[in-house]
Order: sequence, then C-alpha cells, then structure tokens
Amino acid sequence: MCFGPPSPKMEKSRSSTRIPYRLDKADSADVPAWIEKLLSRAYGSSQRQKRIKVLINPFGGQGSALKLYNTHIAPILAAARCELDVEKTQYRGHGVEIAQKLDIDKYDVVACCSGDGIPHEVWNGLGKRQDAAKALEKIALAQLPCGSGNAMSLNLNGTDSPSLAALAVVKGHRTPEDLVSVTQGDRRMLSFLSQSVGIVAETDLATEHLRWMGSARFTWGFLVRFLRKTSYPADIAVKVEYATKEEIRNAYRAAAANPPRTPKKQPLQAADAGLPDLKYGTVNDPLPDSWTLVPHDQLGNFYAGKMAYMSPDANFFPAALPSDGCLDLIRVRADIDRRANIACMLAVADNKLFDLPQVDYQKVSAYRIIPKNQKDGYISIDGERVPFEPFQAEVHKGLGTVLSRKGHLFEAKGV
Ligand SMILES: Nc1ncnc2c1ncn2[C@@H]1O[C@H](COP(=O)(O)OP(=O)(O)OP(=O)(O)O)[C@@H](O)[C@H]1O
Repeated sequence: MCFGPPSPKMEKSRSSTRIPYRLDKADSADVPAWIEKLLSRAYGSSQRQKRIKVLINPFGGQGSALKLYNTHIAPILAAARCELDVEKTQYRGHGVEIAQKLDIDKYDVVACCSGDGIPHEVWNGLGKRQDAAKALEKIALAQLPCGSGNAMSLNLNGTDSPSLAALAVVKGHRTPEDLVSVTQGDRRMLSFLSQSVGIVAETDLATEHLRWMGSARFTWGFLVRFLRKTSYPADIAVKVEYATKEEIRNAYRAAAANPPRTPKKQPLQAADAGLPDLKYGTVNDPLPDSWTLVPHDQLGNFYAGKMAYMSPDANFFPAALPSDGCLDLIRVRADIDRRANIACMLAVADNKLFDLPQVDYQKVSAYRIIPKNQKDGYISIDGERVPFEPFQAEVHKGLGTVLSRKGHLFEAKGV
C-alpha cells in the first residue's frame, strides 16, 4: 500500500498495491524491528488498524456511494487492516438510530460514506444517548465523501476524493471538534458544520432538482440568487468573542502556530453524563441580560460556520478552528451596490472574502436569530432544512471527536 501523504492539488485518487520484499533471513530479529519502524514512519501518532463502523448511504449524491465504497474505499481500509463493520442506511433518520444504539466499546470510528447528511445524523444520535458525553468523546467521526455536499471531508481529510479520504482516515489523528446546540421550538439538535438563513440556505435547499450537477449545484444556485439582492430581515443577538478581523487573524495565527498536542490519556466521561447544559438557555427563554437584539432590516446573508470549506471552491470561513469554542459568523447587507455584491461572489473562490469591507466577520460563541416580515423562507442547519422559525445556537467547546490529518487545524488556507 502507498503510504505517502496525499496532496489533494496534485492527485485525484490512490489505490492499494502489494510490494513483496524478499528477505535473506526471514527469522532475523531485525525483521519485526524494520516492520515497526516502517509502520511508525507511516502512521506517526495515529492509531493503527482502527475499528470502524462504516455507514453507507446508497442514495447519497448521485446514488453511487456503494460503488465508490467497493471500488475506491474498501480496498484501502482493508490494506490497512482496519476492522470493518459495514451497514447501509435504509431510510432517512436511520443514521440517528444506529448511533443511538451503537456499542461504543466495539469501535473507534464511525465513517460515513455519504454527504454531510449522515454525519449530521450520527452526531445527533450520539447526542441523544444517556452517555452522550462519553460517546461523543470515544467515537471519532469521519466522512468518506460519497454525497453531493462533502464539506466534512474537505475540511478534515483535505479532499473530496473517496480513495484519498480513505487514506486520510486510515492515518487520521483523533481531534476534538466543537459541536453547536441549536434550539428551535421545543427541539434541541446538534450542528457540526453550518447554520444559514437567507441566500445560502436557499441556495442549498432550493436546488434539490439540480442534484445531477453534483457539487456545482451550490455554485450555480448561489450565483443566481446573489444578483437578485433579496433581503431576509431578522432581529439578531450575538455573544461576540472576537469582534474585529485583526483580533480574529491574531487568534487564528496563534492557534496555527501551536503544534498538535499529544492527547493526554484521561478517563472517559461518566456513563450517565448526557449533553452539557445550555449556558444561555433555549430560544424560548428570555434573552440573556448581556445580549441585545439588533434589527437587521437589510440582511442579505447570515451564515455561521464551524468548519472552513463549505464546498470545494468555497472556503467561506478561513478563520474557523476545530475547537476554539467559536462559530465564525458572516453577515452581509442586501443593499450593497451590485459591484460590491459581485466582488463578494468572486472573492469566495479566490479566498478573499474575509478581507472585504462589506463582509462583517466575527467569532461568536452563541447567538439568537428571529426572522421577521417574511411569510416563509429557508433555514439550513448542516444543509438540512428546518422550520422557518427563530432559533438559538450555542457552541460546546471540543464536545465531539473527529479524525483529521493535521490534528488541530482544518485543511483550508487560513487567515
Ligand atoms: N436508504 C435511504 N433512503 C432514503 N434516504 C436516505 C437513506 N439513507 C440516508 N438517507 C437520507 O439521505 C439524506 C442525504 O444524505 P447525504 O448527506 O448522505 O447525501 P447528499 O447527496 O450529500 O445529500 P444532501 O446534498 O441532501 O446533503 C440524509 O438526510 C439521510 O437521512
């Protein structure tokens, strides 16, 4: 098997290969030492022979997840001698049930051969357990990209190629990952990727009929809507952690300069510890004293991200960090002139959105948004549509665990 690090820009895929070595003295004591040296060079501090529960969504993306798994993913996981238990999801919500009932002592990793929808379900299934805190710490989540939205793999594996992602998972490092509680009505759900109201939500959710385009449907949908200058009025309150781009840049650079820590062996959370309490209550509680609701009558884009890439050419949140306890929040007014609007659109692909003056970019640890003056609209949580009602979000620092190549940063170019 090839063991060099994948370089996503140059390669599209990898395959496993057997290279036989003839030994002069097969029983020499040097042989195990040589094998150990080779493996330790290949894996570093990453766990070898991971025990993986593989979930395949046969309807993910263009319906080819099973074929992608058999052709590009399974041979690599098998060559690395991972222990595999493969299950196909049978219906919407099945990922939640599987995660709720999972024997967490039997596995190290749940790897989702899907889009971002199945990881969203698995996080929520783990979060519903009585031992949620322990399960979220013990089980590392990974995505093997087989859907139309593969942001999780882009951010953590550095690729949307199934075989390169499989190799990244084989060699991935356990990494703490913030999760976000979203309360809406009487519900509480976990979000790991993004929350959007307005243009981005609409782009994501109103383009289902363009599924045949693959990930290009997001780019196309965004382009079409951006030029209409539609506003999505709302009242918004935020708990700001880093208010200016300068502060954000400094915080990002400080985190990037810190090499990954070797995780300390600590006892797992108690078996009866569920999800953490909500520091700021739910959307139904009175607004916390230190928060102020600010009217946003000309809101064009409200987009909160917990990861950097939202699609292959859209590094929307370049300052996002896996476990800084913050969501990166972008707000853009709807009434900016057309030239500024187009500049925003082009800047996403050029990785320059962060610096544009018309883009309000902050790091927040919680917020509430109350859409107003609209009969109906789109709200997207991790790409899933939820009712068009007020909601509140709160970040839980390092609550979840993922596998990542870097151990403390996403793969996108930072700030
Ligand atoms: N067997 C099944 N039949 C129907 N729906 C399923 C099945 N298995 C999973 N699903 C649902 O498919 C949805 C989309 O899954 P996934 O994210 O894997 O694909 P995707 O192509 O990226 O889709 P999307 O772009 O909508 O996120 C999930 O919400 C999941 O509940």
